Amino acid sequence: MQMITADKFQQVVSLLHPYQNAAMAFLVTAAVCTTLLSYMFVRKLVAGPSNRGQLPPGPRPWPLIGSLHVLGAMPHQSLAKLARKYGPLMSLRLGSSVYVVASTPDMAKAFLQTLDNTFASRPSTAGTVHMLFNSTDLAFAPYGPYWKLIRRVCMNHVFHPRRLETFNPIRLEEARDLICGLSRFIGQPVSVRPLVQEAANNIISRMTLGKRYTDLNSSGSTHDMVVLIDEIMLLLGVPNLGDFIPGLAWMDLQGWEKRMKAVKRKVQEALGEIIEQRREELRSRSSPVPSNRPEDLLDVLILAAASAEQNSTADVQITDDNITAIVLDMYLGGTDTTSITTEWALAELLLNPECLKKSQEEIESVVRSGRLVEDADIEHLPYLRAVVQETFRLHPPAPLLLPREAMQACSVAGYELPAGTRAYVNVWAIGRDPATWTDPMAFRPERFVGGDVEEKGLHFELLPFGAGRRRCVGWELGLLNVRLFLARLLQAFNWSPAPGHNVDMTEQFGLTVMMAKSLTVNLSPRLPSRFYR
Ligand code: HEM
Repeated sequence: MQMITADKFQQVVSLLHPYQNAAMAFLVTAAVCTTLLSYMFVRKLVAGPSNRGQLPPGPRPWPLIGSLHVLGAMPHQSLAKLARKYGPLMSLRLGSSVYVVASTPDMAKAFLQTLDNTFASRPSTAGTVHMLFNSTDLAFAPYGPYWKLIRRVCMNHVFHPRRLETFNPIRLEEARDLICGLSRFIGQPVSVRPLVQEAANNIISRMTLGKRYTDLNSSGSTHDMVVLIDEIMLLLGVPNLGDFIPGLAWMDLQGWEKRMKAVKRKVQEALGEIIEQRREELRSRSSPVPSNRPEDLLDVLILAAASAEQNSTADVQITDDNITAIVLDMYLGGTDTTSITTEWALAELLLNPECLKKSQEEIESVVRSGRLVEDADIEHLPYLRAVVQETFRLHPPAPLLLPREAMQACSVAGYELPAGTRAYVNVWAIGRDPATWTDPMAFRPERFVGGDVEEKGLHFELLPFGAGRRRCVGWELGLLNVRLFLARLLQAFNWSPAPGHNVDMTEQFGLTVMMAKSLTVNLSPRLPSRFYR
């Protein structure tokens, strides 16, 4: 289509002047101007932002929705496919926001290491505003003094390896209960996910609120916390149109925002009661350390809030709503990620019986019968650690990490990115890239044995926990739990797919990517009966 230049526009307008009737000339001029402006507006929408020449290549956006339609039901897979066409760094407009997607280790490094400072913030959505109290949790808080304070408090008082040790008895107990729970299904088909999920939920819940997940309602609250957390997980994963096209947000066409506001009110009441009870308990306690359980995240946050309140020079305060948001984060970030990874690992081992046999033989050779695997054994189980790494490579629970947002304009690989650009790192695509991995679609834990690639965020070809300053705060805990669950499950049972239940590796996209069909297996015992009581 030919561009209409300002000169041509002047010519058209001057042609109108011979009209003697000024009113007529005015009307015609107005009509032409309107048509031209509409044309320019539509053209701009079709062509994308004006600095498009400087953005990385990417699909041509449609008016209004941009490239939302290309994402489909599996955005990480669609983006991996697009990267094959547009390259390791591509840009696309989703609604009215510009996104860039990094799909190779080098590009991941550019965003998570070289530009870590610039891309240290997160975009907010209706979900984070409504349900995480104006994004005042840890995961979605914008970069700044509030995020720094909360991250430091959580790191030093909960996730530091020395603090994590205080929760070891809880973790070992829940991992033992998992084995006992599954043993009740020996001889009949059992779906693994609910039991692994329960164990992961219980650990996080005891570390956060000092109570098992299933006992959360025992405080007599009118709201069922388990139902509320499930609802929040669902609503944080839905594609809400208003997030992509803010002009339409007020209409709440899908009705999601109404549900978000409703769940926020309930969670505020339910957790508000729990926080108040705990504050009372802390006031009446003679020692700051509880006698019957380790100090949990709620203790830590209430004490941090009190100390900020007492400090008249503190520039950040922590309210009960903030505590609620941070507590929710632990359930959202720490539970499904662990159970999903454990389930994918078991599924891969069932499809690769020689790897299953090798893992079990390794455990047997290190942990003689007479006790269950402990954390300290893991360092002597290189093959088991490699199985977990290989699972993360093929099935990262958060395949696009969490989105980052540029706090100022910057340039990457010769392209100019404006402030506010959002970045995804497609770790799912990186894990399956034939340029990085030999035979990438094969499940081969051996590729990691004796190698130096780790999943901690220092090697950009394997980034299940992200990297840089927004790296997962619970990565060590997540890793400890997945390894312990998997090691004990392999030690305790012989595994086979239940008749009529194929191992189906189809993915289901949401806040995390899990198996679309839960793994259903037959189990037989490998240990003396006392381990199942
Ligand atoms: C297998 C286990 C886990 C996986 C795969 C995982 C994965 C991730 C990923 C990919 C991110 C985003 C990192 C980035 O943007 O670079 C993240 C952030 C986060 N995760 Fe995890 N996670 C796991 C376990 C946990 C646990 C156990 C907790 C807490 C109990 C947790 C809490 C968080 C929080 C709070 C953030 C936000 C950090 C921030 O923005 O400062 N995660 N996680």
